[in-house]
Amino acid sequence: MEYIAKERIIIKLKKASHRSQRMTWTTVWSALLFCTVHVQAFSLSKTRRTSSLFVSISPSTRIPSPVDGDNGEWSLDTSVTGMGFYDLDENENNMFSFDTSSDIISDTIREEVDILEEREDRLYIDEFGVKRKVERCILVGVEELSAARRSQSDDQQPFFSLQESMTEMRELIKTAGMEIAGEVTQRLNEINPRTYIGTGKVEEANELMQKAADCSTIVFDAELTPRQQKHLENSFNKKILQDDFLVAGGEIKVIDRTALILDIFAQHAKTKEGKLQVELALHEYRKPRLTKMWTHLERQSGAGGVGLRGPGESQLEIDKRLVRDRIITLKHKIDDVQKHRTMHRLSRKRTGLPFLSLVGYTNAGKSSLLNYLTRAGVMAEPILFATLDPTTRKVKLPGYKTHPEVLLTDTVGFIQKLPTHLVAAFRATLEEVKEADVLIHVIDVSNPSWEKQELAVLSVLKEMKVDDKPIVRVLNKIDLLEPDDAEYLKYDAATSENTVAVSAKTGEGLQDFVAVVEDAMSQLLVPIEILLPYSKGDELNVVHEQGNVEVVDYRETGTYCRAMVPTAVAKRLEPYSTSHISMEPSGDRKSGDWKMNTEDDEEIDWAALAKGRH
Ligand SMILES: Nc1nc2c(ncn2[C@@H]2O[C@H](COP(=O)(O)OP(=O)(O)OP(=O)(O)O)[C@@H](O)[C@H]2O)c(=O)[nH]1
Ligand SMILES: [Mg+2]
Repeated sequence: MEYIAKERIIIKLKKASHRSQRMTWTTVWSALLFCTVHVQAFSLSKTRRTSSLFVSISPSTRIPSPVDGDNGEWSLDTSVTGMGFYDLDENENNMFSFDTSSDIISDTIREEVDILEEREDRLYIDEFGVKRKVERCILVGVEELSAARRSQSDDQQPFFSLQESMTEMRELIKTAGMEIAGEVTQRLNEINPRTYIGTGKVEEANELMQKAADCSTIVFDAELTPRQQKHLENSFNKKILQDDFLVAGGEIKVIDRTALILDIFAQHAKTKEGKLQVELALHEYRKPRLTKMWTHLERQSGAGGVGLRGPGESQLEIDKRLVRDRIITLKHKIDDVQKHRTMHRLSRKRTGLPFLSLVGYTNAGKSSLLNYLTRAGVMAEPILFATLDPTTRKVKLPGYKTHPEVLLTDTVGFIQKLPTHLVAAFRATLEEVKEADVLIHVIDVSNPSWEKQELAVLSVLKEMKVDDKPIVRVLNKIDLLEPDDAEYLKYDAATSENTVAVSAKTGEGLQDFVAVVEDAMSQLLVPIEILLPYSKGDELNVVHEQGNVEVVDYRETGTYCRAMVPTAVAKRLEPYSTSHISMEPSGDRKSGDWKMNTEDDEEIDWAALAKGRH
C-alpha cells in the first residue's frame, strides 16, 4: 500500500522502544528517501514507551506503506491534527478525512509538532481510562557561595537563596506539567565548568533517577552552557552511548531553567506574534545545542531533491541549516508583525490618552488587576507566565479628574535569572513598557521573597532603561496576609510615595489605587497658556477633561486659558500658545516641576494676567 500527500503535511512515525533505535530509524529514513519524499522539517521525540518522528513533507509526494506486524519496523500514526493524505490503494475518493487546517502547518510546523510531542510525553491513559501525568523529573539546585558573597556588596542585585530559588523551580516544574521524583542540592564555592555540579552529585542524581519509576528527565536550576549540557547528557546517557544506542529505553533529558521557561512559554503563547517569538527563542536556544548525538543518521543528501542536493552534507549540517533558515524566516515574520504593532501604537498615541503599563514578577497579579479594572477577561491563573501577549484595554478610572480614561497594558511577568536572549525574543512586549507614561509595578506581598522579587523587577527595568518613568508600587494580595501584617503594610503604603496596598481579588484598596495613579500621572502634566479662538471650543473641552484648569478668561479674540495638561494635548495646542513654554522638565521630572521660559524672563503678575490686564 502506498500513500500520496494531498498537501503539505506532517506525518508522525511511531515505533515501540523495544527494537534497536538505530536499525529502526535508519530504515525509516531510507524508506522516506527512496521514495523521494521531500522532507522539509523533522523532529524526533523519544519516551520510554515509544519513539516518534514527526516529518513535514511536501504535497504530491508518495510515501510507502508502513511495515506493521510483530517485527514491524515502524508505523504511520494518523492521529496528528492537520494530516491529510490519500490512500492510493483504496478508491481515490476514499481519502482520510482529517482536520487539515492549513495555517497550523504553514506557519508553525515545528511549534505544533513540539507541543504534540510534549503532550504525548506527558500523558498516558491508565487502566481506568484516566489521563495521567507521567513525566517525572529530578530537580538539581546549587548554592553558589561565591555569588552569594558577591551579592552582599551589591544592594541592587537581589540574591535568591537556594531554598527560595528551589521553591520557585518547583512552581515552574508544576506549571510545565511535570512531577518531581527527587531533589539533589549542592553547596559549591564555584560551579564546575564542565558538569555544573560535582561528579559525585552527577552520580547521586543518576542513582536517584534509576530508583524513581518513570523518570528520565533532570532539571537544573541554572542556565547551563551548551558545553555543560552536552557533558551532563553524556554522563547521564553513558550506558546508551557505550552500547551504541542498542539498549532499551529512551535517553535521559537534561533540561535547564531556560528550557523549562521556554516550554511554559510554548504552552501559553496565544497570539501569532507570541507564538513566533517563542519559536524564535526556542530555535535560538537549540542552535548551539545541536550535537552529533544522531550521527548515525548521517548520509549523502543527493536524494533530498532540489535544494538538498550537494556534496556530502551530513544530517547535523542539514539540521543546522534548517534551524538557521527558520530563524531568518521567523525574524522576518516578527518584523512584519511589529510593523503593524508600531502603527497600532502610533494610532494609540494620537488618542492622547495616557498609557499605563502593568509590570511585575510572574504571578504577582497583573492580569487580575487588569481584569478587576476592566473586566477584560485576560487569563489570570495560579500558574507562572500565564500572560505572554500584551493586552491593552481602555480603562475608565472612577473619580479621575485629569485623566478619566487611560490605556492599561498587561505584560509578560519577569523572573529572576531571566536569560538575556529570552528578554530579546520578547522585545515587542517590552516595547510596550518603553512606551508607557507610567509603570504600575504589581508586587505579590504574600510571597515571602517579595522584596527580592521587587528588586529583581527593578533591575530588569533599569536594564531596559525605563526606570526613570514614574512607578506606582502596588502591594497586591493583602487579603492573604495576617490582619496585623496587612495593617502594617497599608500604613507603610500610605506613608510612602506612589505606593498603595490592594487586593485585586477582593477589590480592597482599589479606590486608593486610583488616587495614587492619579498622583503619579499629575507628574506628567505640563503647563500651557493659550488663547483659543472661539471656533475651537472642542479643544477647550479637552483641556477641561484631561487637564487641571487654573484660569479661564473669555476675551474679544478668544478664550484665554492657563492649565496643566498632558504633553500630547500641550503639543497640539502649541499654535495657540501666548508665551513660549519650554516642554523640557527642569531637572527631576518626577518632581513635576516644569520650567516656563518667558521671552524676556520678566516677572509676570499672574493675577493681573488672569484678569486680562497684563
Ligand atoms: N488571594 C489573592 N489572589 C490573587 C490576588 N491577585 C491575584 N491573585 C491570584 O494570583 C494568581 C496569579 O494572578 P495573575 O493575575 O495571573 O498574575 P500575573 O502577574 O498576571 O501572572 P503572569 O501573567 O504569570 O506573569 C491567580 O491565581 C490569581 O487569582 C489577590 O489580590 N489576592
Ligand atoms: Mg498575567
